[in-house]
Amino acid sequence: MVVDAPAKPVRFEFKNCSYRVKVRSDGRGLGNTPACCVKTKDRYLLRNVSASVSSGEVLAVMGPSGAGKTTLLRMLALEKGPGTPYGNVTLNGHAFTRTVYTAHAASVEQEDSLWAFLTAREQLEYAVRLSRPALRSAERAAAVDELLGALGLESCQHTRAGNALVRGLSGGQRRRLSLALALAKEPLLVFLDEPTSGLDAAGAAAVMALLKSVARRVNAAILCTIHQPSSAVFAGFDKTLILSGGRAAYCGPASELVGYLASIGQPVPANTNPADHMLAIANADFTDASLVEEIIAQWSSKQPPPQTEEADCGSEQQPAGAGVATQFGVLLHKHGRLLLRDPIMYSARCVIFVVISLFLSIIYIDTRRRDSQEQLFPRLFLEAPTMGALPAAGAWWISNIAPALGLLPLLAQFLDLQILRRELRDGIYHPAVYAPMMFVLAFANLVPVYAVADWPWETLGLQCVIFAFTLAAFDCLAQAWFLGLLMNGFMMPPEDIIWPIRIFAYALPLRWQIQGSTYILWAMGDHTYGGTERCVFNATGEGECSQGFFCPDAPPTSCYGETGEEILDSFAANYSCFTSENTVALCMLYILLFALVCKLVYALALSAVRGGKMVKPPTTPRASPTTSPSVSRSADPSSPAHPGPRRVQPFATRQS
Ligand SMILES: Nc1ncnc2c1ncn2[C@@H]1O[C@H](COP(=O)(O)OP(=O)(O)OP(=O)(O)O)[C@@H](O)[C@H]1O
Repeated sequence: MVVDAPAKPVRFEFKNCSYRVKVRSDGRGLGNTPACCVKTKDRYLLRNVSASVSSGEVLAVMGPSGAGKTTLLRMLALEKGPGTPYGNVTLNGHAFTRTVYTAHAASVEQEDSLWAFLTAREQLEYAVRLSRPALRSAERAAAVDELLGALGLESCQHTRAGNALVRGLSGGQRRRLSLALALAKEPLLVFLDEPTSGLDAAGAAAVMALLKSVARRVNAAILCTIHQPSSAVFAGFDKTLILSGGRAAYCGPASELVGYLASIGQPVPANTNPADHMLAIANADFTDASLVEEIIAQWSSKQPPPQTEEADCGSEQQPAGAGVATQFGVLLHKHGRLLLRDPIMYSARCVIFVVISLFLSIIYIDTRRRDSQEQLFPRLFLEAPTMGALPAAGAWWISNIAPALGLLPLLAQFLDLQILRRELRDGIYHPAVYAPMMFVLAFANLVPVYAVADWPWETLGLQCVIFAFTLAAFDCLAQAWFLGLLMNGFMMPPEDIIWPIRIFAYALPLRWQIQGSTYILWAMGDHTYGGTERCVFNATGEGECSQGFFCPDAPPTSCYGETGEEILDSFAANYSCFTSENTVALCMLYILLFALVCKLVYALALSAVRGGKMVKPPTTPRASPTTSPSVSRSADPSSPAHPGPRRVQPFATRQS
């Protein structure tokens, strides 16, 4: 068996949960306006909602539109949100924190976030490798087979997931694969947001039946929201929590709802789905508001006062995730596959780079000649940015086109953000740097130029490094490309740019890439260039020419020098981005620093995405959601009668 029952059954419990947001004093939402800028008041989207779910059970949260189902699910799954959550949320009696979530819970969101170019089996293999690194290869394959079997995905295991552009798995198969991915880490608790959305009645019934059987089979507790279940689906729920206007209208076994409704004088009419009837009478938008209040009050009055008992704590064991080396290896393997299959990420860029570099090098093929001064400036054009020959066409050559195409991976990263978010939140890996791919791209960008335009091959390695650093930097901040271009020292010296805008001239990497790269090309190649003669000095040491050389066949404005250093000095006289001093190491350091800062910001942003606020215990004096007289026996979240969250302790894990 791949997924044995947990060492001890789990019980996920939430008591007196409330969720408070700030709205404008006239009741309208804040939108993007900061709360400090307008007069606000508190609004409770949830008030004193309590329920529990244990191993092997499915708790379905139902309610009319706007009842607070999503708010509750997101709050319990510790998702980031606009408001402040209150209440006691525990797993086996311990406060449900982000650490506990990462170790023992997983979520399946309404939108499937899958790698479009990987097959169902491949995605599961990576997920199992990352979340259960102790498994040997055969055990891993068995675990994947087990998940594919449990979710009915065997027949499509070799089909890629697909997306809006690329055909792949069907909607139902994608939903099941999302659930299988959540189960790959053997969670004790799974949150599902509207698992049946977008499915027809038969599909919805099949998914719910599957959830029930999966919950029993892997002994996990499942908490899901559901909109409008059919009678068959409803009858299959272990427990239902019905919300109305953010408050509980019923919580208990689905099978007992009919009896309960009869007991409060709201019997289910003949041939009517009990769920439909309940949702209809609990919907304040379409039913008499006083009836809805009455139903909520009836339920509230039947609830026992809150319990404060401690539950079983389990052992101190924590499931071990994959180490950094394994994470890096698995990600590299996955991205190697994506390199071949996903055109946006790498392969399309590689091809574009090769084609553009070839095209430009062929146009500039005459710059191979080193016997006259006239090809020196075009040679510089090929490498460095210029407003020269084709300004109208926006002619940016080797140094500039590659970073500009950083927009492509930025788009890809944006499209994949949802997947990264899921994987990070479920704790299967940490944000990683995809640095090696930058070297592949730099290579694709440079080799055609070296081959066609006869650049000195001995400098290829160093050029690849500086290009890879620059690509990494611009992948993080592609939108800064134009700013970098403007401020790279070619158009105007940084000293002429006013503060504080000048900071960009020093911070953005393009300037340092051009400075380093031109030095590598011109001064490290050990080549000399024709068309000059050395100056003759008289006895007093006064030269006939200030630069030490002159060009008999060219005007002084087209006379650059014999050695790389002389040529760079000539360029530097007009363009401050060039220098004949060897600053390559410093340039690389600046670019790397820029890339690292960007990656750090990106990692922090992703980390922020990983988790929202932990649910606060109901001890804050401001939290007083019992504003409705109808919820007379509901506990006030500010009441000291309710315990705060207990110290986080790990849980017993399953044996694999
Ligand atoms: N930031 C916010 N500020 C004010 N009100 C909000 C905010 N976010 C959500 N709401 C309101 O909270 C209520 C609950 O929203 P929620 O999305 O949880 O409902 P739901 O039951 O999931 O609805 P549906 O089934 O239509 O998805 C809604 O009335 C919604 O308009």
